[in-house]
Amino acid sequence: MNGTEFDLMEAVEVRPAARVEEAVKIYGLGATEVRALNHVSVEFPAERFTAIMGPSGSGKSTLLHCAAGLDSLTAGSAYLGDTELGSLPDRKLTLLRRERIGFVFQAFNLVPTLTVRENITLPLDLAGSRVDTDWLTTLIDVVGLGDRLAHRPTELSGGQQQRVAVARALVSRPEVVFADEPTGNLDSRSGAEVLGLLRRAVDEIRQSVVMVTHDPTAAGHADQVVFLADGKLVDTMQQPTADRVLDRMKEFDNRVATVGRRG
Ligand SMILES: Nc1ncnc2c1ncn2[C@@H]1O[C@H](COP(=O)(O)OP(=O)(O)OP(=O)(O)O)[C@@H](O)[C@H]1O
Repeated sequence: MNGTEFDLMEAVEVRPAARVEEAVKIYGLGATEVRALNHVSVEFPAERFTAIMGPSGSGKSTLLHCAAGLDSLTAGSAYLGDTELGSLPDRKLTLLRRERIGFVFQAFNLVPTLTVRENITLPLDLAGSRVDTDWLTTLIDVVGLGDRLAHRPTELSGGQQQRVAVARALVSRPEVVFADEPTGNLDSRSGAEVLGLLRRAVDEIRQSVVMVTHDPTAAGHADQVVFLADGKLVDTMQQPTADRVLDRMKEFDNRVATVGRRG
C-alpha cells in the first residue's frame, strides 16, 4: 500500500457524519442571557454510535438540536457531511432534516391517526419517495413489529411505540439518526430493546447514531461518549462501559459538591 492509499483509508476511517465547530448558543438577552454552548467543537464519526452525556443543563439537548438543524447557533458552524447548516435557507434546512436526518425523541412523537406501518413510512411519503419493500420488511423484522402493523400507536406499549419511532428514523437510511433521551420514558427492559436496536443499526447497516442520554447504562451501548459541562466539551471516552461512564459522572457530582461547599 502506498502512502496516498494509506492516507485515504485514514481519511475514510475518521470521516465525520456531522460536526460542530466553535459552537456557541446563547438563549435570552442581558440579565436573562444563558450561554448553553460555549465554543464546543466535536465530531460525530460516520457509522459509529456516539452518546452525549453531562449534568442537567450542561447543553446536551442544545448541542443535539443545533447539530441536527432543529435550532441555529449564535456563532460557530454546524455541518452535516460537507453541508454547513447555517448557510441554508429555511426551506432547504427543512428538506435536509426530512431527507438526510432521522429523529427519535423521548416522547415517541408518532402520529396517532396513522397505523404502525404508515408511521414508519411517513418520512418517505412526505418526501414523495418510493418505499423499498425489501428494506421495510427487514426493518419491521428487526424491530419485531410484524404483528402490529395495522395497530394505532395508542394500542402499543411505550417500548413498542419507541421501536416504531426507531424504524421511522431508519426507513429513509439517513446520514445520521439523532436521538434525544430515547429511553427516558421507558422501563429498563424496553429501554434495553431500543438501545439494542440502535446498536444493531450501527453494526449491521452502518448507520451513524448520536444520542443524548442521562443514563450511564444507555451510554454504555455507544462507541464513544462526549461529556459536556457548563456548555463546554470536557471529555471524551472511547469504548465506554456503564461503570466507567458512571465513575466519570460521579466526578462531576463531586466537583459540583466541592465547589458548592466552598461557595
Ligand atoms: N429555549 C430556551 N430558552 C432559554 N434557555 C434555554 C432554552 N433551552 C435551554 N436553555 C438553557 O440552556 C442550558 C442548556 O440546556 P439544555 O436543555 O441543552 O441542557 P441539557 O444538558 O440537555 O439538560 P437536561 O439534561 O436537564 O435536559 C440550560 O441552562 C437551559 O436552562
